[in-house]
Amino acid sequence: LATKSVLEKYASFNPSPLSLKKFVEFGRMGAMECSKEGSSKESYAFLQKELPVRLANIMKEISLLPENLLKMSSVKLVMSWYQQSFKELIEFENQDRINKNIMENFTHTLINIRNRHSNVVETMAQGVMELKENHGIDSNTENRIQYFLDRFYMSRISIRMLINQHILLFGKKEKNNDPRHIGCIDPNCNVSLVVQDAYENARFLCEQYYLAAPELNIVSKNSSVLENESDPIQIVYVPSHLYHMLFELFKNAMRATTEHHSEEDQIPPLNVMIVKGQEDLSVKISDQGGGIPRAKLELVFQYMYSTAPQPARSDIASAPLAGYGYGLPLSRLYARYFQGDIVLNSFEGYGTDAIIYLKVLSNEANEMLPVYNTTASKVYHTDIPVNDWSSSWVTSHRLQNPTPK
Ligand SMILES: N#Cc1c[nH]c2ncccc12
Repeated sequence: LATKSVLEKYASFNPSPLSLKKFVEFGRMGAMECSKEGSSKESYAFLQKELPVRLANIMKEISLLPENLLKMSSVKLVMSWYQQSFKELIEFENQDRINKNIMENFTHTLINIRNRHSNVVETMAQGVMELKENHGIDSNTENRIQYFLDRFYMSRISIRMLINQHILLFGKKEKNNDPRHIGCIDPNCNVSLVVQDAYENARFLCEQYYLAAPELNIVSKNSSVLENESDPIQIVYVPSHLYHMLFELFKNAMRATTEHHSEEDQIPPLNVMIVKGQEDLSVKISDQGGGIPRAKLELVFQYMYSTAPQPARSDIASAPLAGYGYGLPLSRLYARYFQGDIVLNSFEGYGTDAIIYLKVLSNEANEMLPVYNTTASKVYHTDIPVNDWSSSWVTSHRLQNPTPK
């Protein structure tokens, strides 16, 4: 009962978003011997409150899930991980005299929490699958689950970012750490190099399965007024996030291209364009994979659509590029986490442009964090309008009950 009231207390605070600029400035202080101890204590003081606040906010939302989903054993297991982690973190409450021992304990606790939650995505997907197999799901439930999972996984991305930064900056030094990086952030992330790395790895999988893979053409245009047109395009970003997005988009583009041209000797290349403007850094991957109809485009971002029941999964799970899984919705969350986005523009019958948008200015790259409040809670208690186009527009000649004017 005590933990419950503490949960209410922390859930009553809004999460505090940090910008990439703030992460870098703070990390640079932590990297200097003269200010390392002060920074580690400042990081501890911030996280000791911010992590329970972010956990409590999302735990309150989990409890609002459709009760059939809450009954799934996998969802109960995930909830138990969150409760245990919350309990461990509030042990540090009111530890006023911060000493070396408390700091080491805290870092160990963060490592334990990171490990405990390593399989949350797969376990939640298992819960969604169990629900699909045991209960019918109406479109309202599906919309609620989509709304929740976007917020739940965004919250998880943000909590893991905070934990990783503290462990990398103040935990035991790892060997293969790039000294120029600030924790998991590269202040000069060379976008073209990450594009090539993601392409090579996706190509390896594609050739293994399809015995062929499209070539890659890259065009770069640096339009930043602060730089020369020929300067390499760099950005303050988390390379692992950018890699995750690109790897996913390349896998889908390669699968579409090789399957659409399976009868031909030559398969058309993937054309990548990287443009740095004043506000946006855009990476477009254009393929000639036949495209996807507009009516189906939103489906590839739907968790429910991507959660095929287990038996159907086995025959395609062997295909490394199989299905869409959660890769696209999660990739879009990584892009949106620091105010970017992922957009798919498809030309059915020809191919698809997949575009990653990122913020050029690190002070504009603020964390996008879900906040548990009455607005959020209302979504779980009212039927979400699927979209108002269907209810207030006549789009077909089907006989419809005349709507009163
Ligand atoms: N992401 C992505 C995609 C990139 N090309 C595609 N073609 C059909 C369906 C999805 C995709």
